[in-house]
Amino acid sequence: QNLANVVILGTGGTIAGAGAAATNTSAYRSAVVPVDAIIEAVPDIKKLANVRGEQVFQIGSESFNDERLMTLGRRVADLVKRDDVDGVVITHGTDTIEETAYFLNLVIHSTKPVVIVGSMRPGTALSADGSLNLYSAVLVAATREAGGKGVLVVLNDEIHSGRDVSKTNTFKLETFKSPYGPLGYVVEGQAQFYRLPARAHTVNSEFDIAQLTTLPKVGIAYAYGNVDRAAVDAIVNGGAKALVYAGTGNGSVSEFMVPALQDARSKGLQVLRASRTGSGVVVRNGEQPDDKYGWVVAGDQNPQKARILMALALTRTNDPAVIQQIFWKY
Ligand SMILES: NC(=O)CC[C@H](N)C(=O)O
Repeated sequence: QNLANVVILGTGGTIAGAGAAATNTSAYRSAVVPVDAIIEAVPDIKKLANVRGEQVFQIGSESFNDERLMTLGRRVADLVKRDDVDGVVITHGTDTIEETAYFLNLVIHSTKPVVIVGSMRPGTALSADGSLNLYSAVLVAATREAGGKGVLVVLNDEIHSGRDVSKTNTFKLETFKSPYGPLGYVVEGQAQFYRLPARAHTVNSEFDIAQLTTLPKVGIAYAYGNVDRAAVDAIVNGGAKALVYAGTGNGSVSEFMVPALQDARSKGLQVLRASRTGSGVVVRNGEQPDDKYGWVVAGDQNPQKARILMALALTRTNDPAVIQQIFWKY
């Protein structure tokens, strides 16, 4: 049998979680079950691919920082270079899958499938979703057609682009959504693709973490009624190189906040307007005169994904016009 070789990197999350009772679907301890035990629990996986597990972390994904992101990125980059690896699956907490997926989508220079998977219920729960999700993820990683489409996220029978996907619900199984829909489905042991990502990724990406030890620090400040400049000033004073402003509506900025963002820019930080709405495109020179202020807009990226792209953009340039082009490209 000519099965694909798939490496499964364990990083924690609910797919590695365990609860006290079968009825605990949302209250449980995450990141406790080793990746080899998660694989052993789904024997059918061995019919799909030659798999081996590797524990990279055992954490809740809310604790992914840039250092861990870089460690994971380097490990994936090393694996996809090997002739004896055809695909990589990463088990991951669902909370920040969208950030890790976007990051890897931008820094892994390979056409081999890289698939991130998680679950919303621990393996101990009634109707646990981790086993089928893992099965589907390995299936996709072992599917030739899944290559060259960027880093993928597989949960709940859907295959999403790592660029687009976001977690949209705190507890439901159908929490992962892409504004333009999934790329495809996993149906009855088959990966079916229906569309392709239009934005540059993986082999067409200019970002290279091989020469980097750290990522430039980027902070996010959240807008709300009665917002004041404290969060922005804290980000500036904390040594960030850029600030993502999760503005109201179409990235609007309160009249009380414009001077704070201008001060941040005058101190050399990049200032990017994003939106707290969760969908849509922030329009350049719409709510604010971005050309005049030297600010950047997020396009369709949510604040947390915009932070990832901004950090990588800063490894290439400090020119806001070039950074804006980067946001149109990726
Ligand atoms: N469903 C989940 O995976 C959430 C568990 C945990 N907060 C994490 O993101 O790792």
